[in-house]
Amino acid sequence: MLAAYSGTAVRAAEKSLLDAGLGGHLMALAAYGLANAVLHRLDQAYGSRAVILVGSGNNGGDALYAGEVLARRGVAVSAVLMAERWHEPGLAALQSVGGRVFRLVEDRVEALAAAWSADVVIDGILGTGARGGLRGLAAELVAQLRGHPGVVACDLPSGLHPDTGETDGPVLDAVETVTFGAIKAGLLLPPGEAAAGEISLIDLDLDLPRPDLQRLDQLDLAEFWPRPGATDHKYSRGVLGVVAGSAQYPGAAQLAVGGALAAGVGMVRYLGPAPMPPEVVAGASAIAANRVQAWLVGPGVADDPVQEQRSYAAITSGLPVVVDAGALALLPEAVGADTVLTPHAGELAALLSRRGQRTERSDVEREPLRYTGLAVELTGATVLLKGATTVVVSPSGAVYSQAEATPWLATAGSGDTLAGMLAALLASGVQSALAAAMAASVHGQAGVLASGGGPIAASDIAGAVPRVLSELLS
Ligand SMILES: NC(=O)C1=CN([C@@H]2O[C@H](COP(=O)(O)OP(=O)(O)OC[C@H]3O[C@@H](n4cnc5c(N)ncnc54)[C@H](O)[C@@H]3O)[C@@H](O)[C@H]2O)[C@@H](O)CC1
Ligand SMILES: Nc1ncnc2c1ncn2[C@@H]1O[C@H](COP(=O)(O)OP(=O)(O)O)[C@@H](O)[C@H]1O
Ligand SMILES: [K+]
Repeated sequence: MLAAYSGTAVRAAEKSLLDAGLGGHLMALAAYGLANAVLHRLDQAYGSRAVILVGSGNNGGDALYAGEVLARRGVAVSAVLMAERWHEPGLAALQSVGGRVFRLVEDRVEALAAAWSADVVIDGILGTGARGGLRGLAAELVAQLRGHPGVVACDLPSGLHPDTGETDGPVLDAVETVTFGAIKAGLLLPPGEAAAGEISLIDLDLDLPRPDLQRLDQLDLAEFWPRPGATDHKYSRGVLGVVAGSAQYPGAAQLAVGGALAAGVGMVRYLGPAPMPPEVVAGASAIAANRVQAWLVGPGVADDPVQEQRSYAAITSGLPVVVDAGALALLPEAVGADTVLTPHAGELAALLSRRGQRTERSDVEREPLRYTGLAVELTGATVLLKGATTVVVSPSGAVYSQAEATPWLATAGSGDTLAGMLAALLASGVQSALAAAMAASVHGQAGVLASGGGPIAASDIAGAVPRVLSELLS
């Protein structure tokens, strides 16, 4: 499990060490870690060139001391002082080993040329002490360096919000971010995550609280994915009820049920008009008459009054329920954490707007964590926001982000399959936020496996799920 923290949490954890006079020690650890990461990227130190973009705070200090280490190893190092102030001992250390210095206000053209001809650019402008994004000349230089292939970010890409991943102004895309003490949550959240590149953590032995965000890995999935024991039978594994599809959209139901079956569930009971595979028990009885452990409602139900009525009855049944697609518009005023909403950015914006918070899709894309949290607050549900990185927020405050997906998953019906997989986990008794993160991860991995780098149809995703799971669980 990757655990990530807000900038505030990391700074609070550092405080006792700083108070004990260990600030210099921490900075030295950070600088060595950063310098080592840069050295790993260079074919050889001697003859290579590094340019450091230096901001006014300790982030610039870390980067300057890393520059000193690199210069001692034979790298030709230049510092670009981006602000009116800088970390003076750090700069003195770099200069003592022959580092060159540019000042952005005076030497813009030279600084830009030096950065473009450098093998590595270290982004040490802003770290956890940033207020807002890059402005003025610093913003201009960074915009002109866009596309540089060798950017290594010091602690986090400058201008990326450490807690939320929001960006306000230009951010330099890094191949690697060397982060100190703990992974900052913003490095694992959209839209900023895309700028972070590979993440390396330098341990500062901080005493950290509960993480602000988690990302499941293969070991977590292997631990938490339900698998039947010798004494299990179909009812003990969990029965899922599905209200999906309509005469107009039968395919949505088939994809959702396909996702549920592929994820592993004891039985699926289906209510609706779509043709079903032989293993599914189809019926038309009242919601309450169906003995199930969880419901999935919504894929393909829009504009079918019977399916909408059933969806509403399932949502208000008191059982765990996944509310997807067309059923999102049927949500009652307040629900509980066992209700999992699975909107994409457009559907989330519409849901918030219905609740009196006028929101556009672009707002959600700019600040996905914030708006997902707002939806949790306004509904009481657990919310999974779909996208290249999937974000899950639960009313308990737990936040997950999963980024296994491939853009080839952006295909019609892909979300129906995800909803089915997630609902299968709920029917098996997995806690809702964990189930949402697990489903997003395995859905993403199945998409990658099915795609193999090329296009996929949504039905290919469910086909690949058992292979992903057998690899995980064996
Ligand atoms: N506190 C410590 O001892 C440690 C700190 N570490 C480093 O210190 C960093 C935090 O250092 P600081 O607290 O000095 O903060 P930063 O270096 O992140 O930046 C704060 C400085 O930038 C200026 N600033 C803020 N927002 C700006 C904006 N939008 N545009 C231009 N200038 C802006 C501020 O006036 C201040 O001078 C971490 O990211 C990390 O790199 C690490 O060395 C580990 C230990
Ligand atoms: N650019 C992308 N990169 C990776 N995954 C994506 C991307 N766009 C969408 N996805 C994933 O594909 C699925 C699409 O779901 P959704 O938008 O609901 O499609 P549909 O409604 O057609 O089923 C989600 O799981 C989402 O996370
Ligand atoms: K930085």
